[in-house]
Amino acid sequence: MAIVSPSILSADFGKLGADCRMVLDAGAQMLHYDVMDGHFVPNISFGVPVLKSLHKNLPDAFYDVHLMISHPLQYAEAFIKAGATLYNFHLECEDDIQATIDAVRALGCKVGLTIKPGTEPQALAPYLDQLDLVLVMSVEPGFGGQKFMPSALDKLRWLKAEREARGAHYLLEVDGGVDNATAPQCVEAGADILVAGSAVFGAADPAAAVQHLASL
Ligand SMILES: O=C(CO)[C@H](O)[C@H](O)COP(=O)(O)O
Ligand SMILES: [Fe+2]
Repeated sequence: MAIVSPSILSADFGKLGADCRMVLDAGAQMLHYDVMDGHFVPNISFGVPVLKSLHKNLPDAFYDVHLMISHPLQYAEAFIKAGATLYNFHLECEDDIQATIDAVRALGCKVGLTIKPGTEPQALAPYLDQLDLVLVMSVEPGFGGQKFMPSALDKLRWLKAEREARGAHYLLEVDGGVDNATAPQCVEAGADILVAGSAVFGAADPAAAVQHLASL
């Protein structure tokens, strides 16, 4: 069984609370919250106030916050106070990675690191023992609805083998172009968590889409 983290970037922002409740009721164990700053990626999404508002209405949800921003250290406290359950930032950001991990931990939050398609998973080695989650991007970050890049699969395999070799505990998440065709390959390669935006919110029956992905 896979954990499903629907990317609410593809939800209807006019009824965001209702869309979140629907996928949670369907069995999604997390909400994937994509933060984009228009600098780290060429797009702007939503930030702290929207998370705060969602958390107020759905306080028990797990907020899987994916920070596609250049300066995650600067915003850690604000997002964590707003309700982030997991602070998931990029290895390619401009801040000191260890200092950011330490700050997130000191704020009592789970911590994850994400790699873009051009980054090898071996670059995560200094941090793997400290992480709750590693996210492998299977598209260039910035936009939903892109095509899955199969190069993510070997990264998942390596990270799974490395977790076993180290006795580490991080969960493996994959994000970008995950749908009914690509999700089984991701699970086979070692993904514990499937992020899916358009495959869930673009489906005729989003609840059924969550249930199908969760059954893999
Ligand atoms: O981080 C992201 C984009 O940068 C999104 O989480 C991701 O693209 C999800 O959308 P889809 O499932 O439609 O590909
Ligand atoms: Fe994401």
